[in-house]
Amino acid sequence: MALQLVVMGVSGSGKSTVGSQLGDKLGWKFYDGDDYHPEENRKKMAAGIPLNDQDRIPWLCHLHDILLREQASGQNAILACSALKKMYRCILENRGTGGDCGHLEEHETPPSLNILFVHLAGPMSLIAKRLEKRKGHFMPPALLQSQFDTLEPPSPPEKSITVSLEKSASEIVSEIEEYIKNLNC
Ligand SMILES: Nc1ncnc2c1ncn2[C@@H]1O[C@H](COP(=O)(O)OP(=O)(O)OP(=O)(O)O)[C@@H](O)[C@H]1O
Ligand SMILES: O=C(O)[C@H](O)[C@@H](O)[C@H](O)[C@H](O)CO
Repeated sequence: MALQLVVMGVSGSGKSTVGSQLGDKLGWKFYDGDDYHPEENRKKMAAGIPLNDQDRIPWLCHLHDILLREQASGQNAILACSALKKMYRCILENRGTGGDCGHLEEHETPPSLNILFVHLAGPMSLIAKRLEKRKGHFMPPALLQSQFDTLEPPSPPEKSITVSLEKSASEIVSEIEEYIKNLNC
């Protein structure tokens, strides 16, 4: 069965860097969740206002649809997405479950995806340093605290692994690659 890999974590944890490198290495399609935020969400973040559930739910539903399309056509894919709360990961996995996407009838069973969440985790101080250096991104470093406040790290029965963001991006990519290889054994 195709695998949908969601690289998750707070802003600046390295999701885009790791996700795109992994995509290049594995030859899997890479989607950056940031590219799918509506303009209002971008403006809000750029103004230093954290997103709330209402802002994120339609965005997560859209990302679910992208992964479902990949899954349905038997393609492995990678998505970089903050996916900070358990409820958000539920939406990514089963559109409508745990959040109100408004598209499923009550009697319908939501289609589920074969998702593995890869949580890039590490100290706020290191991420803050990386964000201070990052140029040309709409997300202000000042929002990092709210990202940590919102974060609910994944835990069983969620299918997830946690990788330290203190390693280099190429080490992280290799570690994920190794994990996936063993899944297929
Ligand atoms: N493992 C790493 N080691 C050193 N620097 C890194 C590492 N991963 C990412 N970076 C750098 O840290 C910054 C943040 O990384 P990146 O933009 O990939 O994070 P992100 O989680 O996608 O952030 P956002 O959610 O805000 O888009 C970038 O400048 C990137 O070059
Ligand atoms: O859920 C969120 O608050 C958002 O997804 C943010 O994490 C940003 O998209 C991203 O990280 C911007 O840099």
